[in-house]
This record gives sequence, structure tokens and C-alpha cells, in this order.
Amino acid sequence: MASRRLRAFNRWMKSKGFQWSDALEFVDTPGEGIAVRALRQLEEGDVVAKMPKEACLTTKTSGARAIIEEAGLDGHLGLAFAIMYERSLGEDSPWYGYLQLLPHQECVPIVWTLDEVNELLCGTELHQTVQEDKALIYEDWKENILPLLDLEPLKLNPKFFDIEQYFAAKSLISSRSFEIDDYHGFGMVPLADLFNHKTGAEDVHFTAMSSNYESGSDVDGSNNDEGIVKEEVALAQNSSMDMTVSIEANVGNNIDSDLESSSVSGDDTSMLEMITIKDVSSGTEIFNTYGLLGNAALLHRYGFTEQDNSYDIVNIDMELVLQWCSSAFSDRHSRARVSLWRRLGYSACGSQDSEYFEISFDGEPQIELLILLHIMLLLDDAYQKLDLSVSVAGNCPESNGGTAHLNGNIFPNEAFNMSKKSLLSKRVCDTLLSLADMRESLYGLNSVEDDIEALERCSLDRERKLYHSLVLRTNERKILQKLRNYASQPFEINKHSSPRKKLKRTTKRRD
Ligand SMILES: C[S@@+](CC[C@H](N)C(=O)[O-])C[C@H]1O[C@@H](n2cnc3c(N)ncnc32)[C@H](O)[C@@H]1O
Repeated sequence: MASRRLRAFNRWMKSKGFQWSDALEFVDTPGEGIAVRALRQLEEGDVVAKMPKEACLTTKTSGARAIIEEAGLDGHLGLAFAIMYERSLGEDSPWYGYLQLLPHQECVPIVWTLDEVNELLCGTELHQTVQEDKALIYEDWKENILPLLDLEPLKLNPKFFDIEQYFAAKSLISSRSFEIDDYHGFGMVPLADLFNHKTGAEDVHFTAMSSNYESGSDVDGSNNDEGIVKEEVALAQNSSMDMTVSIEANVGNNIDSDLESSSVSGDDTSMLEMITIKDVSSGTEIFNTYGLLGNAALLHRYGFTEQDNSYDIVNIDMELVLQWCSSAFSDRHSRARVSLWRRLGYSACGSQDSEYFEISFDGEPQIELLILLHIMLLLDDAYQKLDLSVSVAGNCPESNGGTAHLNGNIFPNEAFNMSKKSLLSKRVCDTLLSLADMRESLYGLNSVEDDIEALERCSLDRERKLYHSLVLRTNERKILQKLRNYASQPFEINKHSSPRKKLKRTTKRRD
């Protein structure tokens, strides 16, 4: 039996022209939220749901469109305003049936208190990011939303637009918005956002027929269907959203089994679709995937983590490397060596303001870090020789990556053949061990064993924030332990090492 809020949502979807397979069951579990399950076997390629774009909550469809455009609220800022605005209308909002199903906010770290952030995320990849996010979100609100409350003709009820409501709206956008198309931009897509995530195990894809102009209501639009392309639509910041489905008897606008035979199928640019990408067994949850994300990114955007997430990474900030340098060498030495490393065409991840080196799930450091440490530790003679060759060869064009230089004539040291193994001298390994200790010290006084024990004692239901932050902490610290193992027995490890996975940096990026 569907919960009351689900029944209301089903009625709302029906009234708005949503279509979904009667093989989908929406399951509402108190404390856990909603999941989608398969009531019967689904086959690869089944269109299991169709969502009208006009029924999605976007800056174009919201009643706040004129205010948003007049105030120049772009992107997520505009969408957050649209959500707050529709919420402020209560039952008068065309999205009331949808909004009543949503949680007030998602438990992502931006809605934690600053004390919780500082206590629970200390040392993790998210600590600084979330501190910065909270400050920036507050600034955005103060600069862009607050002034609108004073505008007489708008008559906005401040209660629905205060900072707390803004954070709540931002948390919903981060955890459940999709990029719809060029016209709508990001938006809330009812039904599509009911599917939970499983890393690397998607059952469905979310797709849209896109065209240059999407809406007849757009003054500039011309309903030109030329160049229609069927595209996978991304869940918010991600490249794709995959899902698994769950079952329960739907009331409302159920469509007989396979929606592909329905009248709206085909190149209909006004509809979004959910399509199974593999067979799904009866009775199992249907998952989407929000991308191949490590726990820092999962917690940051969606408020949960996964045990044994092989997409986890730890970063060593350039600042930490420079701290180590200044404890071992003069400032002049450090500056000159970093400068040579850069002139050879190397760089770290991130921007110049916040550079970092990745340590993979297996504990393998990014090669650029090894090369920097190698150069830092070169004896003066070798350094002078290398510096001279780089100068003679002229400025290294940036397009010519460091690898080419080191493999070619510019790097004269024969031993320097770019394999990780050749870079792992005793001194480089010792430095890696020091860096691992320095990085570890950021977690505070608790040992990793303390954290593991705390996690075992922790209840996911009652202490959600603590639980997920402990999963993040312990997994990061296990990677640092693997880095230590790597640096302690480099040749053994390198014999078996696999190519480092190229992982997308997700935690220090500004959304
Ligand atoms: C797009 S919504 C999915 C539907 C959601 N369960 C609901 O109740 O509406 C994303 C949110 O669902 C939850 N979620 C999704 N996948 C999860 C997972 N594998 N483990 C724990 N929570 C998950 C998280 O709270 C996340 O922010």
C-alpha cells in the first residue's frame, strides 16, 4: 500500500501527463525515503517512465520566472529561488503534489552546523570545501536573495526565503536536480529523482530528446525540430544518472508495461525518458548511478557514502609538500626546484591557488608528485645540470608536456626514465612516508583504529552524519596506510601495479 504522500504524488503525476510502467513500484520507507523497485522482470531498452519537461520545476517553468529573469539570477541561484518561491505558494503551487514528497532538505554537509562540519569532517577531503561552500552560499543569498525581500511589489514572504530555506533548496538541487536541456538548464525532474544510486551498477539511463528550441512559450523559440538529438541527461553535476527500480502498486497514470509502444514515444522533444539499460529482475530495487564518485563527492552532493568505494582518493595539497620542503631545505632551494619542475611542464591538479596531488585508492601517488620530490631531492650537481639543459633548450612550451622533455634530450639524467619505479629512491620513499604522516595528522588525535571502532559502534539510522563522516575518514586513512605500504616496498608494488585510474576531481570544484 503506497503511503499517503506517494498516493498524492501519483495523482499529481497523472494530472501533469507523466507516464510510467506498471512494473515500477515506488516504496516509501520511514527514515530511509523513497526507492523504486521492479514489480516484474524488466528488459534492457524498456522505456519505464516519461516525464514532460513542462512539468519539471525549472527557472523557465516556475511562476517566479519573471522575478528570476529581472533579478538576473542565473543557474543554481535561479533554481533555488524557484524552489523557495513554489514552496512559498503552498497548495497553490502547480508543483505542490511534487514538493510535498520531497524532504525539507537533504542531509548534505552544507546544511550541517559549522561545529558539526569542523568536528566531523576535520582532516577529510571535504573539510575546507564545505567551510568555503557555506560561506559562499551565505554570500550568494545576502547579495542576491535578501534584497528581493525588500521589493514592495513582489510581496515575498521572508519566512520562505531566509538563509535556512536557501540552504535547504541548495541541498535539494545538489542531490536531485538534472541538467534538462539548453533551454531549461538545470531543473527538478519529478519521478526521475526517486531512483537511488549504486556505484557502477546502473539499470536505467535518463534521456531527453533535445533540440535548439524547446518551448512554444519561449518568446524566442520557433518550435524548430531540426537537429533533434537523443541525449543522456545528467543528474545535476554528473555525467549520467543510473538507477535501479523498485515495485509497488501505482495508482494513477500507469502505462501498460513497455512504454515504447505508447503514443508519446519517438522523437518527442517535450518528454524526458527513463530507459533500462539492462534486464532487471522482478522484486529488485532499480538503481540509477549518479556517476563514478568517491565518498567525498558522494557525501558532498548527496549526503551518503559507500563502504569499500574504489573511487575514493586522498589528496596531498601542494601546500603540505611545500611545508615539508621548508622543514628540509632553504626557501631558496624549494622555490628553485618547484620552478624547475614547472618549467619542465609539470603541474598538480586543481588551480594555482589550490594545487594538490592525488593518491589513488590503491595508495599510488600521482607521478607528478614523485617527479617533484625527485627534483627536490636531486644533489646540487645533478640539479645544476638539469637546470642548465632546460635553459639551453629554451622555455618549455606548455603544450609540450613534461613527459616529452624527460624522455627526450632535455632531461639528461639517464636514470630518469619516467617509470614510477625509477623515481622511488629511498629518499623519495622516505619523503612520501613523511607526507603521509603530515596528511594523517590533519585528522586530529584519534587513530585510524579509534575511527574504525567508532564506526562499528555507530548507528546509521540514529547518527547519520557521524556514520557517513566516519566512513569517509576511515577510508581516506586506509588509503594513506596503502601509501605507506607503497613507499615502504616500492619495487614489490611496482611489479604488480596497474595503470593509475584517471579519476575526476570532484571535491574541490565549485558547484
Ligand atoms: C535523487 S534522490 C533519490 C530518492 C530518495 N531516496 C528519496 O527519498 O526521494 C537522492 C537521495 O537519495 C538518497 N540515496 C540515494 N542513493 C543512496 C544510497 N545508495 N545510499 C543511501 N542513500 C541514498 C540520498 O539521500 C540522496 O541524496
